[in-house]
Amino acid sequence: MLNKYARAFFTRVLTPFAALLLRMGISPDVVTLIGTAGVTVAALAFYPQGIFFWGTVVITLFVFSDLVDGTMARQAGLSSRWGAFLDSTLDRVADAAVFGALALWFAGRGDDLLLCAVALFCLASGQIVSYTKARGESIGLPVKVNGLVERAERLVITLVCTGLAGLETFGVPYIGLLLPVALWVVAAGSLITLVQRVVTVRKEAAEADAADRQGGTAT
Ligand SMILES: CCCCCCCC/C=C\CCCCCCCC(=O)OC[C@H](COP(=O)(O)O[C@@H]1[C@H](O)[C@H](OP(=O)(O)O)[C@@H](O)[C@H](O)[C@H]1O)OC(=O)CCCCCCC/C=C\CCCCCCCC
Ligand SMILES: Nc1ccn([C@@H]2O[C@H](COP(=O)(O)O)[C@@H](O)[C@H]2O)c(=O)n1
Ligand SMILES: [Mg+2]
Ligand SMILES: [Mg+2]
Repeated sequence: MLNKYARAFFTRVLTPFAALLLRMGISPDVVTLIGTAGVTVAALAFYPQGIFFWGTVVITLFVFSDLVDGTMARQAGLSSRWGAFLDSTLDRVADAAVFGALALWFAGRGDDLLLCAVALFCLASGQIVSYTKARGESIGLPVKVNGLVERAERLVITLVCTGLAGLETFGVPYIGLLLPVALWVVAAGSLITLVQRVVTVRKEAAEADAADRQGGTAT
């Protein structure tokens, strides 16, 4: 949903910045790499220590590089298969760092093994959700479904709630509860999305196989 409705808005807002980076001679690949490194280092440096507010502020600054790199590539006519591969692959790294870092917090000073498991579930299910689409497309299916919780939703829910939860350190009572809420919502949403995508791929695969058999090209 966010991908559909919010992407156009943020792309417009970030377009002048993307143009500036291009004028400075910076390539989209460099932005992809620096953005991922920034998210990864910030998540692993701040979240396992329970520094949720400032951690989220820094992660958010870097996470927007994922919109800037594509905007730069399109503006400069540099969109490439390599760029698409790099972008998607490094998305997985950034996601693993965010949810892995939250799991580390709950395994350590956060002291809650159930929430550690939920964070790990968010990490794994998010990766599998993305894999279903990539694999479906690699075997020639359209995979005409995005599902309830795509990557943008996973990130926005998690980052907004984790950032707000960090305000507990500044004396806002009960707001820390938003972090477990976000993890449970992302976990449930990812599971639903996984089912939506698997069901779609199964249907599309059956239709494609039937069409092949009719055309006598089944293997
Ligand atoms: C006082 C409290 C302060 C608390 C501080 C909190 C600050 C944090 C606030 C907001 C966080 C905003 C996070 C912004 C997240 C940006 C999202 C983003 O970059 O998404 C990337 C996404 C994916 O694009 P790609 O095409 O590159 O990726 C594909 C995708 O990964 C596929 O995965 P799948 O979906 O299948 O699982 C892969 O299959 C594919 O390989 C891969 O290529 O880009 C988008 O989707 C674009 C939409 C971005 C929408 C951004 C919305 C930002 C929303 C709100 C910001 C509001 C901030 C205000 C917060 C105030 C808090 C009180
Ligand atoms: N280093 C890069 C990064 C991205 N691309 C191209 O942009 C597409 C992704 O766009 P986003 O708005 O989601 O970042 C990607 O599929 C590539 O076509 C690129 O070429 N090089
Ligand atoms: Mg990108
Ligand atoms: Mg991306």
